[in-house]
Amino acid sequence: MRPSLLDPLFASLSSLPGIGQKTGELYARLLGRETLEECRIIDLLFHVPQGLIDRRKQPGIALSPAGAIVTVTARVDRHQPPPRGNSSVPYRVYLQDDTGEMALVFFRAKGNWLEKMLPVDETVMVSGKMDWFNGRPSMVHPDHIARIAEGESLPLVEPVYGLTAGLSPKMLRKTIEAALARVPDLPEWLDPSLVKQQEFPQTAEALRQIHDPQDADDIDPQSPTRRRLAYDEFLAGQLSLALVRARLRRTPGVPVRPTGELSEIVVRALPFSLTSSQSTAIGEILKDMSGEDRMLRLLQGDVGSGKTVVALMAMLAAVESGGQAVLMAPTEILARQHLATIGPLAEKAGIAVEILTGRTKGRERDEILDRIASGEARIVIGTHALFQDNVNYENLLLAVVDEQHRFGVHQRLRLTAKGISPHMLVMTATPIPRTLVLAAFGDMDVSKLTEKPAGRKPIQTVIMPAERIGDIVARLKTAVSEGRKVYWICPLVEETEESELMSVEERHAVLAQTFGARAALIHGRMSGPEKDAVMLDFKNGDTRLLVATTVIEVGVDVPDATIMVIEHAERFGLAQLHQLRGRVGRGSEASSCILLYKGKLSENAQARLKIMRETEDGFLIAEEDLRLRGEGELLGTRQSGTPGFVIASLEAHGDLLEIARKDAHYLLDRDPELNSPRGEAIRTLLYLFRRDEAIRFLKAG
Ligand SMILES: Nc1ncnc2c1ncn2[C@@H]1O[C@H](COP(=O)(O)OP(=O)(O)OP(=O)(O)O)[C@@H](O)[C@H]1O
Repeated sequence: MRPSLLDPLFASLSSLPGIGQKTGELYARLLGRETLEECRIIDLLFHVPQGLIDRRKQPGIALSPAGAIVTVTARVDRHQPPPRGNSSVPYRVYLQDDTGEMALVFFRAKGNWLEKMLPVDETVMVSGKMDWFNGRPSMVHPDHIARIAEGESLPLVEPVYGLTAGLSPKMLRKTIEAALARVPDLPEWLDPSLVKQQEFPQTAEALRQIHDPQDADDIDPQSPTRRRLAYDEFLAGQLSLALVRARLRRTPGVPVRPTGELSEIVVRALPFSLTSSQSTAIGEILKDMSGEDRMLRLLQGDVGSGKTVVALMAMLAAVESGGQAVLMAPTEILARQHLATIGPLAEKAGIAVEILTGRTKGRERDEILDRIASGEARIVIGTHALFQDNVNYENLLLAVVDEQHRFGVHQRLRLTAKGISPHMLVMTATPIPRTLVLAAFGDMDVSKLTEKPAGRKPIQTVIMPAERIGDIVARLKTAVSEGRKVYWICPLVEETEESELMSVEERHAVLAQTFGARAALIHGRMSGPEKDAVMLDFKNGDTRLLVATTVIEVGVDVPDATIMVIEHAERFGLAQLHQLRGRVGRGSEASSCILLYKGKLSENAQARLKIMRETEDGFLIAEEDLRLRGEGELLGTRQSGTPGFVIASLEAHGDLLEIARKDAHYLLDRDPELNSPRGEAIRTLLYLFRRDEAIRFLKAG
């Protein structure tokens, strides 16, 4: 049971003032949740500022740098409404200060509102991103406007948060303030000497401080506030991993003794022979599964190295031994893709494969749940829906988690918490360093797929300035008419504050002029069935050019797609480029990858693109990436640091991880059931960081 003192933090975000259906959707998107119902107040509090605006210094209009968030105090000189009946022209309001003049630009704005907010001759304070165009400064839709004459002002220091289109900094700030008011006093769960040595604030205080930075030091990952929360998070993570391991040790596994009948049929049906890496990995997995101890193994393989077949063989072993196996994918697209690959192969061996995702509803869902409970369903593929409370397995022997860096520890815990603790195989794509494995997975055994299937031709990678798009399109036209398939990757779904980024929709519209209906579009804001339909058309060849955001980054497998264009390649991290490029070069045809860049490349961006051109070796790329960018980037999660963690980042807080690991062991050695007073407080910590599934691993739980 969750300690009642945390109730206010786990209340729905919708209980805060001003959050209706519409804003709720924005918050769900911001926090990466499907619906508002899934957003808790604590989730918002863990959405921490990435920077701060310091209004204590205001350089004036003419000295405000392009692209920077600036604050200007100036006099309203004149309004320039758009010509009547022409709503495509923006409404402009001109401001002047001692240094010069600038325009505030409003699209589809209401004139009355602007006249009220920005009366001529009045002095106002505005804040927003400064653009310079042809030597003239302007600000499109300022984030804030304050009328000095009305006694309004802007805070002199303001935190800057990651936003989503439609959510203004002001709205977010207000909601966070309301959320902060709900933070209760929390017990101290850390050892007093550590608190003293590290100069940690209390957790509740740290939550308040992190949202109220006073200067750049407070934003720094090394600030005591951030280090405190990072430590809490690492400790919660390490405790959960340790609790799982303790539980695994307590309950012996069910040895899996495969007969080999099914896997033989499938191996014979494969259109290729297994690589020796694949065979070795399968051998290691079967050996683990045949023992009394539960398997807890990580399968690491570079892009396109053929992890799926390995997983299938492990699942067949579980089935042969009279049990069930599940495969959990991080996204709906990937779950369906696994079904498409695995389904027909398993069918050859007479096994029907079921799929269960958030989208499976109503009668269909009930029937599938029945078949899972009765054991009729032997292999089930799905998303995290596989482990919801109402899913009961007859005899689950193996769970394969296709992690792709999207899950955290607690999804795996949830799975084991179903009381069944099956053998577990976790698959990850990019090779990751040992420390990261430790943080995210604990002490797991590792199998690696080090070679690619035979017959793969190297991917030819070229780097080109975006100005050459015309040539590229002409070349693609020929390629498409010869029947080839192309991915075209754009960085963002729609124009946001980073307006210079080409939106995927716009790019699709442009390419459709050349490719007509053969050009398709896919992005993360489309519904699941829409995405499936688009992928299917592309797979079948009904469309040949797929304009996409990074939704296709992980795991998408269309072996006859052979060309990839990546726009703004300079903005992607190496790991992400490698993952994206891994979508081509998956068949026997030669493939190519065109990395387009815009503007002058920074030294670091040049180095990244050069590495991409020189090698396809994921292990090497991972090392280089680590050198250039640090671990957060290695996993393709640019701002959010280490996957599975909201505040902690290995790059910044690696020293704390080791302390947390020892602390967790020390704690559990002395108080394995967390019954002491400190143990009680530790339970609160686990709940706070949503590692509460781990509590079920306590004997009493
Ligand atoms: N031994 C093999 N020989 C030839 N082709 C293979 C072999 N094993 C797998 N493949 C094919 O290679 C492609 C990639 O396999 P798979 O989708 O399992 O890769 P992956 O390891 O999951 O990579 P990613 O992480 O990039 O998705 C598939 O089309 C698969 O059918």
